[in-house]
Amino acid sequence: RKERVDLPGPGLCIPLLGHYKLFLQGSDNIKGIWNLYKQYSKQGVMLLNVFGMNNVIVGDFYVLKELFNNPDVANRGHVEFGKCNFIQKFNEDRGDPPGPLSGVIFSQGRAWVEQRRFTLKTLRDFGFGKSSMEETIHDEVRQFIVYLKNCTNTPVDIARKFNLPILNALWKIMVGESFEYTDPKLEKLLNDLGEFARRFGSPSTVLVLNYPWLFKIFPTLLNRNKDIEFMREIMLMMNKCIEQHKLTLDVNSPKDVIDTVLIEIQNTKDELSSFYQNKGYNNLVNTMLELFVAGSETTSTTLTWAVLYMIREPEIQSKVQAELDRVVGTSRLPSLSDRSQLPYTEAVLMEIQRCGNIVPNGVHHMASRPIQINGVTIPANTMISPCMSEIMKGDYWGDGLVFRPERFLDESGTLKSDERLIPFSIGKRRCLGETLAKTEYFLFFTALLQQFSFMPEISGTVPSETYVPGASILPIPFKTIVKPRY
Ligand code: HEM
Repeated sequence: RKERVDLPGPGLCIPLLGHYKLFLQGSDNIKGIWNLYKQYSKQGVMLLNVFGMNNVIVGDFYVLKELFNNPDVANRGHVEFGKCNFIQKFNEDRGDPPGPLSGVIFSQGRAWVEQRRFTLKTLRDFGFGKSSMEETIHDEVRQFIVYLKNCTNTPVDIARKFNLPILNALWKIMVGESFEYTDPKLEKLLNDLGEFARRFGSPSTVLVLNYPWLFKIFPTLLNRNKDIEFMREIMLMMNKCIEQHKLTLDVNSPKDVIDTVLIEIQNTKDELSSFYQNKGYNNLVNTMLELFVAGSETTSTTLTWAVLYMIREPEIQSKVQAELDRVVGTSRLPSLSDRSQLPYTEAVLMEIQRCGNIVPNGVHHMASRPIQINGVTIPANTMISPCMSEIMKGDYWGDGLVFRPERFLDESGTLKSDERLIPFSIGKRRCLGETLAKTEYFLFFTALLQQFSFMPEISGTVPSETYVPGASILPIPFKTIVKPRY
């Protein structure tokens, strides 16, 4: 029996469906949840029932900070394995054997701590946050500039162009190789990846995952069969990669992240460890799938919003270009060491992440025991999700819906940060790829504005901020004219 949760919220809901009718306003669950939050929240929280699951929506920055830094709010599913259909179903869909959840994003407890720590350390050893990472990304930036220079005669659908160079940088570190730009199979894979990322986390996916029996009766409902097919396709690709690495593994000289994990699996004798034998392989393949999905779609979506805002705000685009011309010039690509001299550009990058707000409902956490916060009690095993729209665009900002980079600059033009800008979330489970994402975002954005101007497809009409709702939000398709600057 579900525990009664006494928190402010819209009150009575429909059995099984919860408050879906309220938050699915015009099929946009993001605006829907934000509007409900504005109407019903108290003390920074609101209780929403999402297709039978209680979800505490947090829109107050300090409440979220306290909750997400609490080690008892680091779970993704029920404390007792097998009691949370929602998360359990992911494992099943990926074709994993029943058991605790694998990988980083959905694991919890000891497995999560081990996998997250090891993944972060290994990615760092192979270049994350080091100058070699900048070189790897610069190689991709150069290739991408050449590619875009061939697209200057016709309007370009830029959203679909960023995934590949972004993915390639990560792939070099993980797998030791990169993809060919012209591989047609890859283009399909990347398109599927985008679709998958958007469908994942949408109310329809939650519905299917929370009521698996529905999916058994209607296997093609809401395209769930396509998601499963896609996940298994990627798992197969990852498994092939791992098998090849096993054949060439030199334990004294690991070449990439996969080699390093294979060595850890070989050396692990503790049966309870998440690196032990088959558990280790299962975690490896799931972590790779997750990095593949989380690592390409998010950063390329952010860059798509960046181009959209530059088309909408030509004066701001020109000011960034002027700063780049003055500090970097045209004889070399912008580099990380230029950052401190590019305050206006940095403020624009921050404002794009604030307004783009690409993961608007974050990724849910779950309380592993009852949590007292701000005079209210959140029962154990309740989902907790941020309302990023309220935190990054709500009342605190005054004109939060306006694109105004100056909010991140003081009177003297010096950059000033704001703790409420949290596109990578906050606390114990904050984004594992933040360093890579920020580096890619800066190097791609600055190089693109150094080399090109982005203009509307039809003079006088700018692309709209309307998005396709999902776990991460991409603007509705738009095209841009890419004009080389010199
Ligand atoms: C602009 C780009 C990105 C944004 C906006 C972003 C945002 C996020 C957010 C909001 C979370 C949820 C944190 C939480 O549970 O509270 C997250 C988690 C995660 N991200 Fe990212 N991310 C980005 C890029 C990346 C990249 C490049 C990678 C991998 C290389 C990555 C890997 C992950 C992983 C593995 C997690 C799960 C962490 C955990 O559960 O411990 N992300 N990200």
